[in-house]
Amino acid sequence: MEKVHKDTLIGVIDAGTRTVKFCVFRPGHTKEIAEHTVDIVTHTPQEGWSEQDPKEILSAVRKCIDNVVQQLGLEAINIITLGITNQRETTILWDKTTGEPLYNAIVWNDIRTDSTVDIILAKVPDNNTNYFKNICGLPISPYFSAFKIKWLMHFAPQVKKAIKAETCLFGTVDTWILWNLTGGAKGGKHYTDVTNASRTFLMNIELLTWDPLLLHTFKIPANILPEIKSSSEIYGRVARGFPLENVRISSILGNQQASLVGQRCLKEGQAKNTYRSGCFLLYNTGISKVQSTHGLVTTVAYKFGSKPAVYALEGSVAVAGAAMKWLRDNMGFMGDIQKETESLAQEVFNTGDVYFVPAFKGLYAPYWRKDARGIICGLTAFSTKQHIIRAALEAVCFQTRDILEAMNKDCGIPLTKLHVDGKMTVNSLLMQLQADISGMPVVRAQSQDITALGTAMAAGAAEGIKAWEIYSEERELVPSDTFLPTSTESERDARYTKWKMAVQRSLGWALAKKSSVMTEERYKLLASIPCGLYVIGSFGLIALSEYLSPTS
Ligand SMILES: Nc1ncnc2c1ncn2[C@@H]1O[C@H](COP(=O)(O)OP(=O)(O)O)[C@@H](O)[C@H]1O
Ligand SMILES: O=P(O)(O)OC[C@H](O)CO
Repeated sequence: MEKVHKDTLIGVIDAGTRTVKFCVFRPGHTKEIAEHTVDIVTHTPQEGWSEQDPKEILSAVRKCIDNVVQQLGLEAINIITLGITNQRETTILWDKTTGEPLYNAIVWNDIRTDSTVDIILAKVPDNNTNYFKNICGLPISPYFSAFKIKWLMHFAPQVKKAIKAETCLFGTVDTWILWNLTGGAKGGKHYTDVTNASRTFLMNIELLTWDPLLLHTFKIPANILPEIKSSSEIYGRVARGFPLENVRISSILGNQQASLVGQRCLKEGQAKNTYRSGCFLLYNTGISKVQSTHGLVTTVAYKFGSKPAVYALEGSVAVAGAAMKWLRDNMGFMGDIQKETESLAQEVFNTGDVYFVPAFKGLYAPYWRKDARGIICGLTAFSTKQHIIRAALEAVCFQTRDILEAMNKDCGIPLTKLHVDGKMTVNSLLMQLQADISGMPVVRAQSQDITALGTAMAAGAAEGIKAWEIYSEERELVPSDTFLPTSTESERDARYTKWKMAVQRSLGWALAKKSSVMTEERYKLLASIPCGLYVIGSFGLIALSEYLSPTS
């Protein structure tokens, strides 16, 4: 192990979907010594849309760093390098001369690009969703950045204008932060790393360069794209005007890949599952790219400097912890997710045969069905909110089992245990349900900050700090506890069959024409109609209702 100065510190900016965080690690330790988190607002201007203000993300970064620097006092001077980890696919376009965003960030789980997807699908033989998979590793889906860029190019006039003037830049959240931190309009570095680039639908997964055929298909000009770099190298220094001025920035990793590194899944055949807003299972396939035939995506796991890229198979689940948020915010089932989810779900012995498929924005892996929508089925007069909360937790576990089944088929060698991390894993009931539903031991990382840890490890590696034994492939270094299955195989399979039935019922929903039910707006509109008109017969009401239908 290389000798590290005992005072050396590494900072990590973790820009997730819900929060931005800055934390600081001492090399060799798995727990951060200081951290600060700021929530990010997500705007939903229309159903299915999901936007964030890029400037709010930046100011959150600044606030978090300022706060941690204050916490550390004089010790802050020992932060010698920074890493960036981020929500992936989220798309930002900005003007390079002014630094101003041209539109809000379109978040990864936004589904406004459904029709863009249909346009691309119409161009490929047999509407084959997997047509470009051998180039970029991904299925055609609104999830990936290229569809969002195309939508912006089509619908945002300011984007069109900037592209014409050649002042438009594209970036995922890592690039936006790096460009601004390193000087913005005054010489900011326009880079991304291979892990983030592999989620855009524009990178050739073999060559690790932007792919001309894909750029042509989407009509995206190459001059808006950042340069693709490795995940661990020195990209530049923090510019004047930002806290930690002059500190080097030495790692960039998409947050799911970062937790793969943090969990030390550095050897072929090792896998981890991270439970946050979404849930993402990554399986390290080494330097070979495995093409899934069962609905998984091929992605870059990491690339350290000039070493060869390491690949992963990924099973992405769009809604995991986000379902708890929905139960709290939209259903009012609880006040505090962290304090109440587990205890409420424990109040019942099982879900009472209730199944909840949280396909709010379609289903990702292994289904890739943008026409699916959420469904709660099996309700009886006996069902309570406790049953539904428990079913929401089980949904996370069943979706993980869907991914595990696909992974076993693709890789041939079944996983024997599941390494997990992420904020949701503090929920011990969820961990036990996962063990019971998947039939394998669930090994929970004790530190929730595995994502940031992986990013710190990569930054350290670029600086020659190998204090975490990053190349040792020794997983036992991650402190953990284990949940063992208590179910029988036949119990597991019976319940899983029922889950599959529920999934079937969720499919195709968005294809059906929206029914003209009474919405709040239409109720108000009808209520404002003069009294006499109420006597119009039911036929008249139906016609009026049809006229006011959002799809008409
Ligand atoms: N004890 C808990 N039980 C179940 N879900 C939880 C619990 N604590 C947090 N969550 C969920 O986990 C997710 C945590 O996400 P977080 O890591 O903060 O952000 P993000 O994934 O958006 O970057 C939230 O969606 C929240 O609903
Ligand atoms: O911010 P998270 O943890 O929800 O992660 C989001 C993923 O990176 C989306 O692909």
